[in-house]
Amino acid sequence: MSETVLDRIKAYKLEHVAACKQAVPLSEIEARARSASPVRPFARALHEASQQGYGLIAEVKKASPSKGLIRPDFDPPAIAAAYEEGGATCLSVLTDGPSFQGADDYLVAARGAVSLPVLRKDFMYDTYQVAEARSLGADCILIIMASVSDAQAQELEAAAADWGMDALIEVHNQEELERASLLKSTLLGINNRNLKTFETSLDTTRTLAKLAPIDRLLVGESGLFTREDLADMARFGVRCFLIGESLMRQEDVAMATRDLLSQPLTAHGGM
Ligand SMILES: O=C(O)c1ccccc1NCC(=O)[C@H](O)[C@H](O)COP(=O)(O)O
Repeated sequence: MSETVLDRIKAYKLEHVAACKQAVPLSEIEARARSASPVRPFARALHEASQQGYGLIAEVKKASPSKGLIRPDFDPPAIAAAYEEGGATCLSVLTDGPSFQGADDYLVAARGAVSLPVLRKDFMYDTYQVAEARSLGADCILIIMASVSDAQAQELEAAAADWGMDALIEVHNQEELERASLLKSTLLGINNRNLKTFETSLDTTRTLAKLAPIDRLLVGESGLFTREDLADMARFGVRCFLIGESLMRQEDVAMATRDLLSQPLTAHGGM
């Protein structure tokens, strides 16, 4: 089988983590994590927001493998502040450099500019990265089921819990959903983008939302552009969203965020 983007990312990420461990030992990263700013409740914030309206994880994303450069004038703290002003519930900050032009410093700067909980959006394989995420101030990590074994997922999830962080478990198909159901985390992301082919379809959420355990808080991820998209997802029980590109392409990010979160009126004029 030919190598996918996800395979390529995994290969360089494992090398990167090995180099980081050589440069900064785990004991030092753990010391930094212990003195990091207190954890902000990520899952709880989404749960509460989704009771009133929608929960939004707004992504600070400069570029991506599928779209190339998305936002040339990239200022993470200003974007973070605009997201908060527009009503976002949480932030997601990409820290991967080679594929997303992200950086650890972006997370630190974005989180420092707001009071929102923050997801470290990266490709996690090693508990070292979880401690590192906390040392940067992250409140939640991402676990991509397409890229880890069950044992790795459990280990990463347990490490996040040990640091008081939440974990967003991401799935793209039924097999990954069944594996994710064995984990404890309540946050279940359904990624509409196939990370191996980049094909994006909201049918992924429409199909998988019905199969998810009822105790999970579902997060629709990727390929969401309009209020109608969100209303469509809400009909399938999904009221939390992870959105990057559509907001990052807007000149007025705060206004675009506010607009996206306002629910369309029904034919009867109600919500
Ligand atoms: O976005 C990509 O091209 C991508 C490629 C390979 C692995 C992951 C990728 N994206 C991560 C994400 O899932 C998205 O950044 C996130 O869900 C937001 O998606 P969007 O609103 O479509 O920017």
